[in-house]
Amino acid sequence: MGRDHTNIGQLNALEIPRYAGPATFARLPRRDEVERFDVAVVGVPFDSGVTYRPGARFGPAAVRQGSRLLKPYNPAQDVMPFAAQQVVDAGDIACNPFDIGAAVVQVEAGLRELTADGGRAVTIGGDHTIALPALRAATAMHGPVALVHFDAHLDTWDTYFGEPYTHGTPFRRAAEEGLLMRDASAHVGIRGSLYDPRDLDDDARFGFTIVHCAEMDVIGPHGVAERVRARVQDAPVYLSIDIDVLDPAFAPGTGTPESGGMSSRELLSVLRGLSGLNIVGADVVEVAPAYDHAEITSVAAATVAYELVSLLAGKRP
Ligand SMILES: N=C(N)NCCCC(=O)O
Ligand SMILES: [Zn+2]
Ligand SMILES: [Zn+2]
Repeated sequence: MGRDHTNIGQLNALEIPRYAGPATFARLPRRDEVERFDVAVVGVPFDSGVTYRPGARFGPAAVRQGSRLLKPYNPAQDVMPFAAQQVVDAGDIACNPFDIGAAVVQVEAGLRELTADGGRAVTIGGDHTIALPALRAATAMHGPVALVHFDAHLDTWDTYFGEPYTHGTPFRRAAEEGLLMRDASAHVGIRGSLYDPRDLDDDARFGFTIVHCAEMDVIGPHGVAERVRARVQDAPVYLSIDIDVLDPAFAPGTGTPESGGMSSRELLSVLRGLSGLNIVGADVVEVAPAYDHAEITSVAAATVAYELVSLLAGKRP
């Protein structure tokens, strides 16, 4: 993991204050500034698949802004995520806002190119539509994966207004396409109203298990992490985190808010409980900064991305 090299980390915040300097994720180098990388944080500014409030196309820029305070050492995971591995900001994957099918193809191609040499991507959305091309790219490299999906919503609808590619449908497409290992995937944080009880039956048929948000009250974050670990075991894992898994109090800046969600502390605690899993890719999606206040949502999303990069680094070398 790049340990033969001296990895280039963040700008020194004692020389260039954190509100100054480039707008890369965590003030890390751009992809073109280093020879090679282990982990790329990459934006996908796309929100043409949303069913309610638009605006997640501005998510990548907001999450980069919300990442300026992140420091080199993550005590919660006892890891120096930017020293243990070369992490870069790979910019944004440009995609067509007027043709969802074309955008899905562009995102998959962009992520395949980015990860072709074995680097892993942490993708910043964008709406949840983009998890489908991200899963296609990850499985092209690693084969079918165990999906661990944090969200208020199942996102396993069939179509919406006749459209198969939306932010409510990526995981039904992924299951249909054989991208997911059978009986290894889980939704975490599910809550809120549904159109029909059959939505849950369909979802179970696709091989998901559900850790409902209300279970957090009973088993707590450590219990939730245990359930996820027992489900995925040593499978290659793709982590998809819809920021609306958080309660609107902790993530107001999102397109389809649902009351009664996790606190940011609970989500971070669950994620930290997933160390040691074989994570092959991840995303953080659905940050829509127009509805945010004081960067509440973008700071939470940036911290989630930091924990993901830390999970990819493993223990301190
Ligand atoms: N936020 C995501 N990914 N999906 C929301 C779909 C549910 C709805 O429109 O009510
Ligand atoms: Zn959602
Ligand atoms: Zn979602």
